[in-house]
Amino acid sequence: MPSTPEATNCGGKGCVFPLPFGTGGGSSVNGMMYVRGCSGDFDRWCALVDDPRWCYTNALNYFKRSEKNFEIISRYHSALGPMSVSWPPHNYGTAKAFEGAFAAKGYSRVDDINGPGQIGYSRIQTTTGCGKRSSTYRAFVEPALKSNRPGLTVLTYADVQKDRTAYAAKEVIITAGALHSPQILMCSGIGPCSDIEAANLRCWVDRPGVGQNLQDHPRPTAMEFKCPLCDVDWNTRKRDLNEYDLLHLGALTEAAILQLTAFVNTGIEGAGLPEKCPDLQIILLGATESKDGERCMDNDVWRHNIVKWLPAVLHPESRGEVTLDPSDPFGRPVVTLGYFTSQNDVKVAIRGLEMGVAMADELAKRGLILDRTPIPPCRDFEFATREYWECAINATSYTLWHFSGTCSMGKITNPLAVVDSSLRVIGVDGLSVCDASVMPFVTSGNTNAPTCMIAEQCADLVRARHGLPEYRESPFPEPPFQDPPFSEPPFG
Ligand SMILES: Cc1cc2nc3c(=O)[nH]c(=O)nc-3n(C[C@H](O)[C@H](O)[C@H](O)COP(=O)(O)OP(=O)(O)OC[C@H]3O[C@@H](n4cnc5c(N)ncnc54)[C@H](O)[C@@H]3O)c2cc1C
Repeated sequence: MPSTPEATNCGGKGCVFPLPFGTGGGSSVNGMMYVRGCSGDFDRWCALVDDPRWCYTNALNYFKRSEKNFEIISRYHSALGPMSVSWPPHNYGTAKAFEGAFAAKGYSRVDDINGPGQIGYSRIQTTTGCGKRSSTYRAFVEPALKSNRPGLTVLTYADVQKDRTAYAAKEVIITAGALHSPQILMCSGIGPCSDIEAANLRCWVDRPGVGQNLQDHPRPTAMEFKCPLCDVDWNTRKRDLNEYDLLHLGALTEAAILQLTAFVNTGIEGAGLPEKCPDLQIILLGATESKDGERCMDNDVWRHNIVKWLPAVLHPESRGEVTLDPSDPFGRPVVTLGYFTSQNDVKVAIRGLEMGVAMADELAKRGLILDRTPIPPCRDFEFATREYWECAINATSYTLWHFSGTCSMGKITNPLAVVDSSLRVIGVDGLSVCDASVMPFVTSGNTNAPTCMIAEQCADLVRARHGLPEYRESPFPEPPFQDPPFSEPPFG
């Protein structure tokens, strides 16, 4: 999928990124990091729509409802849901080095980022069970198919726009993700009439917010640490393969994203931050360079000797949009990412890059050396100067695939809202949207778990609307919630 060229990102050329088409969508290919976000994210949603169902205390029940987690026993977690969540059974040595460096620099360690507090560095659980991915398809759909749930049919290779006409007795729910749900709405005549009519389609309901408010967690890919002594020989790799094949254990149970992350509150003003939440996430992505200098893909799942330091802007002020291609409305939607059109977002990203430089001495003691060679498009600038960072952000910023916000939930009086707090498309009977596109503000972290929480809520809303019994009671009654402690690690 290409995005439109913009002066502020992807070197002005427009970004090109793969999209997850298939059963399970993004959860079938993603980095599996299980991050719910910060309590303030959901309290902000609930204040916006004035509906307590979206407040954190209620959202927590729905997070727990989908979760099967035998490894953290606390009131924040549940072992009774369908989606496996666990600690990876293997720890990369490189992750241990970063853990030591964060500790040495005085960052606070968080034992459970999905518990009372999120800010600090943390090992991270993944949507895996027994060393295998637990995608939404595997966790939710496959068991229902296997048990022949009445009324359930899954059609694969079926494009909603083109292939078939479906009729529903009660309602239709669109779940095509934040880039395609708005396209489906617009092709159905719901959205900004000017765009729909420009594509020679009939506009039935003028909702100017459809496709607007696109958010993501943009991150520059401009900094990496190398581990000259790390072992990447073929014998180790063969052993890893055998271990995974036979036992689902070992290095291949880890995603290329190191299962260590850090959440930071930079204190940069005006960054649109919900209360007590981080505005920066450091993601560590492993890569491998073999002895003859040949570099494997970033997503190489082997042991690493390179770790990329990716500072993701968690609450960007910048917004993008999704519109129709007037000459081919049923083809690819036109995506304008809008990354880094706000200077505050640039400041947060620079803070994240500076944080990496400040860690370099501690990481060097642990065998990881910061590569200070300027990236080719920014050779004219001295490494680690502000001009260099600005150039690097422009040249290398890329998606974290956390697209959200384009069918935003809001009050029905808000002309830019697309769905109400019951996820019904405003102004249309019998139509809802249920995916990451309904998030009015993207959450403070990876977006798979909050999307599952939205889906759990949606299931209850649909049942309630049609007088159906609750499918399953939440296993634990929710105890009164206390605000998490706000601990900000020292910067630098
Ligand atoms: C490479 C990658 C890494 C990621 N890493 C993480 C991570 O580590 N942790 C995390 O929490 N999140 C991660 N995410 C994000 C997370 O997976 C998404 O936020 C989540 O999957 C969003 O769910 P969704 O239902 O909104 O959309 P999607 O998962 O994109 O699902 C949309 C579905 O709709 C289908 N579809 C689209 N258009 C049509 C059409 N016209 N007709 C029929 N079907 C259609 C698609 O095939 C897809 O199955 C990652 C995503 C990617 C792609």
